[in-house]
Amino acid sequence: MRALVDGGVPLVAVSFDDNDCERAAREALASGVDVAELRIDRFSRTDVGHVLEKVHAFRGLPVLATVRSAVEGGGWGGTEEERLDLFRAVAPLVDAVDVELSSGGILTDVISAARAHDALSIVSYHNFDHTPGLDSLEAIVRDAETAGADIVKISTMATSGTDVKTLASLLLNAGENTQMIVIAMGATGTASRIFFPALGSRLTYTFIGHQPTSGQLDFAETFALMRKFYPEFDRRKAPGGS
Ligand SMILES: O=C1C[C@@](O)(C(=O)O)C[C@@H](O)[C@@H]1O
Repeated sequence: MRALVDGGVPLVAVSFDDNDCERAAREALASGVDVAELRIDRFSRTDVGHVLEKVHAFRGLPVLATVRSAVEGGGWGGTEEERLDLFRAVAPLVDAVDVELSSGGILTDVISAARAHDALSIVSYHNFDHTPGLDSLEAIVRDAETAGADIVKISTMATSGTDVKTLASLLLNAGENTQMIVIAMGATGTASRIFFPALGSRLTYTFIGHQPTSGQLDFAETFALMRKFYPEFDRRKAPGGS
């Protein structure tokens, strides 16, 4: 996944829970999904054995492990120690982890666990209420980089064109060596899911089945639009492309 991220061609992720993983993984592989985001916080069980079995089902696809904290809109109901244990257990098997900058107590340990297994650390910030000002967002990006992020992810609710422009500015102002994923959530932000990759956002999140987050487009529609707007993506996804 590191090579894919460094390659500069936008990537399309699909988020999965633990429902019928074998079938879901087969479908994802066949349809050209770049990254499987496993939302472990939405799994029906989160004991290590169950989680590892589901991670295994996705082998052959780059896997991003997310155990989203409740504070940032996720479904995680356990302790921080248990969350860290899960990250440590999956780190040898996955290509990337997503951990919130606000996970103060475990942030450094999650990043170290990922690094020990050459998995990327996405350090994330979510705000389901509003889009903070550019200065605040830039401070968050700096803090995430200082914490050791390989990729900084900013996902905030956009309720106006100004919010979308703020997030676009965040991408435009980013330093050359900063890898970012930026998402404007909500219906007003839907365009960001297709066009922010043109400004340098590395990954766009989609779904197959029911829409988990407002403003997200489903995989098939996203895939078709990405092929239309990004010639490099189209080349990679054409029969025989790599
Ligand atoms: O944080 C993000 C972004 C997201 O919330 C979105 O709006 O696309 C979807 C989540 O699965 C992912 O972890």
